[in-house]
Amino acid sequence: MATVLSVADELHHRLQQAIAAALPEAGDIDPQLRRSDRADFQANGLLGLAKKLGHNPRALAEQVLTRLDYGPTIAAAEVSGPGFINITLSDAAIGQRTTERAHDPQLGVAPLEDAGTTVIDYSQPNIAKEMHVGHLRSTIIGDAVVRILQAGGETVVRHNHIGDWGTQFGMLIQDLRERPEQLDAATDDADAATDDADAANASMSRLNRLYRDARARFDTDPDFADRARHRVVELQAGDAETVEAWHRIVAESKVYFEAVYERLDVLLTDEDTVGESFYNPYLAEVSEELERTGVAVRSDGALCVFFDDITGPDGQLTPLIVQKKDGGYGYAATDLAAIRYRTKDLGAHQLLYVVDARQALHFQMVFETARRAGWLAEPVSARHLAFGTVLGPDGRPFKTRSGETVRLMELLQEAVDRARTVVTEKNPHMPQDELEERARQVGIGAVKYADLSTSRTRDYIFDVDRMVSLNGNTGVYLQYAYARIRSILRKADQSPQAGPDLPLEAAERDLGLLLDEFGAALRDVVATYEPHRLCSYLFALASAFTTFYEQCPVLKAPSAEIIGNRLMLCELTGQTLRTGMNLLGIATPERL
Ligand SMILES: NC(=[NH2+])NCCC[C@H](N)C(=O)O
Repeated sequence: MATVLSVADELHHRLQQAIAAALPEAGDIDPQLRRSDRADFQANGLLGLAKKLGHNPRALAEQVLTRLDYGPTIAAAEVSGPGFINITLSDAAIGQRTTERAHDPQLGVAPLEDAGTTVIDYSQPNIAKEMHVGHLRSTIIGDAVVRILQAGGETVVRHNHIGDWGTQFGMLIQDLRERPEQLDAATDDADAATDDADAANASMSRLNRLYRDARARFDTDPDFADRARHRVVELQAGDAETVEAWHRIVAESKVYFEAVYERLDVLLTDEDTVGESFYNPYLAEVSEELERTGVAVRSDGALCVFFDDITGPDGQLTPLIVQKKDGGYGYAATDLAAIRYRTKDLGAHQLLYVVDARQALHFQMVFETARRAGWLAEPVSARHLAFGTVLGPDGRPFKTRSGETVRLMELLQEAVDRARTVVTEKNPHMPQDELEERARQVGIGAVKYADLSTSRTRDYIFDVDRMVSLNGNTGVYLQYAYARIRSILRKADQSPQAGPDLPLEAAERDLGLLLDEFGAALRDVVATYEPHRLCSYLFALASAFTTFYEQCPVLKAPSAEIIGNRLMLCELTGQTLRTGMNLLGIATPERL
């Protein structure tokens, strides 16, 4: 089925044609159409055009109006202010759109025009360490971007670039080799674990113990420190037993990561894990190529890339270090190898990195280096989707009182517990297992929505009470709106039936016009990778539905025809909310 043209797109087209007819010499002009409270839409684009051509703007607008083909869509158009055009739509045009969308499984959303392959790098926790709230943000934002791109027809390759390589593994492996029972001893905790939270916590305590003990030995026992340093060399050389111990540590961490992903209900699976270690075999080759082509040069023994326009936080020019003086490769070398792999071997046309804004400089240098090396060339693009910091109630980076990173599982559990209270208050008699399921959906949805509804680059305060509030711009508010719509539809004794020729009330027109904007809202997210734009749209839609529901009785409307038409509005609003929330990774329970 052909995609439903939104009414805004149709108006845009009609206005462009009228401008072209009135002023053939003007070329392609953007009429700059906006929603307006004086009419349905206002076109502002003629002001600039008149100025450019030295015309009187109002006269120009009048001239364009005489050429405007109203079709069945436009009910009235007039010049206003200094030279705007105000446009009111016919009820029939709005009704028609609702009908067409309701019959289109895509809800009128067009697939991406230039779909290709995107590799998206997100989540990226570090082995043998607790995930922190930054990894939570990356996971949630990345998950939403993946879902939205996939829905548009993009081929998306998910890469969980875990930190599974580096010198700290020397001490961890050495300690584990000397005391292998470290991870065994507590395997019983995992077997006894009844749910993913327990499994994650047990696994994390084992790793914490391993890490703490290894660190303590490293700091106090020089012989052990020597053995640990040697162990790093063995690991890099691929010594079988060393690699096996490394695998054990990685596997143990994955128990924890996967429990978090399971709890968060995100798309990431073990197959998406392509960690830093994956690129280890290519690092030497990548550096050699950079040095051979002159992109990188030796400076003080280290292999560096210099830039004349990239400065660090201190305002000084700063180089990218590909290989350290001691011959070791670091984080940057790995990212360069990853770019080469993703563009050359995987054929990506777009690379996305959902990473903390504090790494902006790193990505700027890495991308520029890859461009110079020819691994990143038009039309392939790379984008750092930077995000802000999660703050505690005191407005400082989120830490526990004792200054440690906050345990993610505990944070999520807290959200689920608060959600349980909220759901119980509304539904004191909900059966226990249903209550548990709802608490999970509401609590996790609340955390995700709070994150996604904040502009990506801004910092925000992690405030569980606000997140699960029924009022305001929250996930729970949307979930309730959806459940309310489903309940109306269940109670109806006739089916939704569009009445495209019915006169509409103000609240019906508003709702209809907002439903019409769904495709534009999604286009906007794909253009900016800012999921909060979809959140704002869904919140506006749920609010417009609330107004509609207050002002226009559905089941008690005056005629069967109006009931049918209002049910159709309910149906389409429900479908749009569900589709939109699912794109954000937020559950839509039928009852709450
Ligand atoms: N390709 C990348 N560098 N991805 C980001 C990795 C983030 C890193 N593991 C950290 O926790 O800070």
